[in-house]
Amino acid sequence: MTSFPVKRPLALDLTAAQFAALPRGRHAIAYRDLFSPHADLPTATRRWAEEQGFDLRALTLRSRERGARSQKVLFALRDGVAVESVLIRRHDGYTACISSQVGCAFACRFCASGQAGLKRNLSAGEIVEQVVRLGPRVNRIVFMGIGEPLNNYENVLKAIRILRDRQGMDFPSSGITLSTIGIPKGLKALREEHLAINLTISLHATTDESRAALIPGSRKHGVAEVVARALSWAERHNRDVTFVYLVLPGINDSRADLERLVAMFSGQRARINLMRWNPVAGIRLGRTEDRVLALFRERLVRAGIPVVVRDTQGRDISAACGQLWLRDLNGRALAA
Ligand SMILES: C[S@@+](CC[C@H](N)C(=O)[O-])C[C@H]1O[C@@H](n2cnc3c(N)ncnc32)[C@H](O)[C@@H]1O
Ligand code: SF4
Repeated sequence: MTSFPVKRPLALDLTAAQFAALPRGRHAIAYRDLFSPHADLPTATRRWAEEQGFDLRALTLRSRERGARSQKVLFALRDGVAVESVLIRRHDGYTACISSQVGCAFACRFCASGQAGLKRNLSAGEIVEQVVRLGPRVNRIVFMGIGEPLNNYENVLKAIRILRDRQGMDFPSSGITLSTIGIPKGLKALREEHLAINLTISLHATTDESRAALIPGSRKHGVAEVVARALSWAERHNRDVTFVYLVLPGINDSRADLERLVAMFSGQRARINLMRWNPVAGIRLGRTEDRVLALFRERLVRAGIPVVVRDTQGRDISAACGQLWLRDLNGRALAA
């Protein structure tokens, strides 16, 4: 039987205010010391953690797979499951693609991450730690790993606040992108936050019927409501919102779908990312034809809607969008 370490509170779950409220003790350290690169955590920080009864880290690196421009990292959690995160090299820095939950409740037909359902939420500290562990060169963060960030609203928002705190990592909000299927209640709350992050909505359908078939967990959320809530966020924050549309042959790639997209987004604060499906073991979906992508792109351009055809990095090591699995400690993918 595997035994797991007794869990103590995680220091990375502390906001700067919570940290400041702790008794000073003999080993006083600065808030930013909590975020030191993992390999050389200073002795003073380790002594502080002992004295205060905190764990400095909750993730154990189980494996690292290197591809042409990305690395996929498997992190074991303290309760026997493991989540994947991805580090992607760009020409001007590195992007950390991080997970927000242990599994996902939404069971999207095209995605690996929801195949085993939702086990639990990640804590704010576990989210922050993925960024810390992916290294100091990270200058962009995308919530595009495992899980639905708005289904773990409190912890995700707390993690963003910790990452941004000037006294800690001081990560710029403009470098943070939250990707969501668009839970209306979460979008309503996000609209009221004073946070200049980027928002991406995984739309993938233009009718309630086809969206419910693709994203069974979002059956209750109508397309019109999701789009309206996202555009209201854009209006309030005076920035564009990106809608991602995975073009799936025979499912959402008809002329009528295209015209509905045009009607929905003409003249709005919206951009569209057209995407190809990244293959996932055990899921049978057709290959998106370049011809169809080009047709969608041209029509949207003609309608004056900003559009790009996006390919996600990391396919060579199965680390692209939707290819991350919840795993056991030996790296075996978990499915329902
Ligand atoms: C894995 S999700 C995580 C964030 C959030 N749950 C969401 O759905 O936006 C990140 C992005 O990957 C997309 N995605 C999922 N499976 C995919 C696949 N097999 N190929 C391409 N994109 C995929 C999602 O639609 C979403 O835009
Ligand atoms: S695409 Fe996003 S919401 Fe859907 S199963 Fe994957 S992680 Fe969950």
